[in-house]
Amino acid sequence: MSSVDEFTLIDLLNGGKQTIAFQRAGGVETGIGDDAAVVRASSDSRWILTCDTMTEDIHFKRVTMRDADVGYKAMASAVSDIAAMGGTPRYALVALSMPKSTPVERVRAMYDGLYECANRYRVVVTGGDTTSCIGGVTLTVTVIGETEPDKALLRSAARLGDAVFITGFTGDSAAGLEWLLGKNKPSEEWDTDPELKRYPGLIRAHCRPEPQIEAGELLRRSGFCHALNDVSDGIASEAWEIAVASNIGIDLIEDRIPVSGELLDYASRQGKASLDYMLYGGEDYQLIGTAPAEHAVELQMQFKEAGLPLYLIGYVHGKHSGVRLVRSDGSAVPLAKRGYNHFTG
Ligand SMILES: Nc1ncnc2c1ncn2[C@@H]1O[C@H](COP(=O)(O)OP(=O)(O)OP(=O)(O)O)[C@@H](O)[C@H]1O
Ligand SMILES: Cc1ncc(C[n+]2csc(CCOP(=O)(O)O)c2C)c(N)n1
Ligand SMILES: [Mg+2]
Ligand SMILES: [Mg+2]
Ligand SMILES: [Mg+2]
Repeated sequence: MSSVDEFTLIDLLNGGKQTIAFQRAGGVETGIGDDAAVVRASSDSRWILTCDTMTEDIHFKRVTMRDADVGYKAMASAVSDIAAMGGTPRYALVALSMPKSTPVERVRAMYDGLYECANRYRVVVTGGDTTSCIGGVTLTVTVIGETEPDKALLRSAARLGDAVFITGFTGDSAAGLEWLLGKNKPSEEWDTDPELKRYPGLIRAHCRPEPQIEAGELLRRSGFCHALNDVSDGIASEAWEIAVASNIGIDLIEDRIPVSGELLDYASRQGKASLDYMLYGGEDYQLIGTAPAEHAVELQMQFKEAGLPLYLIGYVHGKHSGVRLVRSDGSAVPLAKRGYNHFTG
């Protein structure tokens, strides 16, 4: 596996001859390659299908998340892919694998968190599967959402002349993770550790991310949004996905990318650049997308009226040339397609 990165592996597994004829028929309007698939439900409705997995020691440890956070975030990260299509989440299936020795209280706490998130985003859990396993806990959440025909917001829809937007702060989750790993305190002891309370926003961003369903629905209804993606692997990686899928280039303007006060404080104390957490950290679950520049301010007004932020952070230009970062001095530097990748570190 060491010679194949995560995205190459997905292409490899799904590009074979046997996939072509049958798999691409049957009412599938958007197949593998976007945040979620879009399939025909009826003449006036489309289902949006997605699943995401959280695995112990890869996505969480006992020192980075409480059990209830694990359940909450497993649901939230899957719901986020529905937001990334501009859809409305409806149903979920939950697959749970855990060692035989797992205390029932631990599972109970995970499910409390999972249902807290499901209730908040109005998702009905309709089933799932449970197995034992060797090793840590794994939770896989499949979410089914809904949208109208031709309304799904795809990564491939960015156009020359679009502005690039983001719905909120990024980098906080990665900084929260680093802070918690550095402290290495069992999550049961967090409440009694006064030092851990220094960055509540960073911890919340990591443990209780907020999938941007309301923002995604607003983007869909506005009719202005072209491309959309959620930020699971860092802004750089997600902007690259839009650039490649849409065959365009993206310039991100460094000074326009919003940064939280806690991240600024944390990064400066670590002697690190906050931008590194924002561009390459991941697990933020904000939405990054594009809309025609002439409608961008109107879109921002609609967000303001709804009480939601929307930041304009760049623009789409010419032919495909990847993603660049425009620095304060006006220079543009190419951004590597770096971010979280399961098989390359
Ligand atoms: N094992 C697999 N078999 C078939 N399709 C897959 C598999 N893994 C991923 N995919 C598909 O590949 C595409 C990209 O998946 P990926 O997981 O990178 O997207 P994402 O869920 O938006 O990102 P993240 O998992 O980082 O949140 C999606 O359309 C997904 O359904
Ligand atoms: C203990 C621990 N170590 C590292 C990380 C960081 N991490 C794991 S998966 C991922 C990307 C999103 O996942 P996916 O692509 O599977 O949706 C990131 C940034 C973590 N959360 N916990
Ligand atoms: Mg996604
Ligand atoms: Mg995924
Ligand atoms: Mg990923």
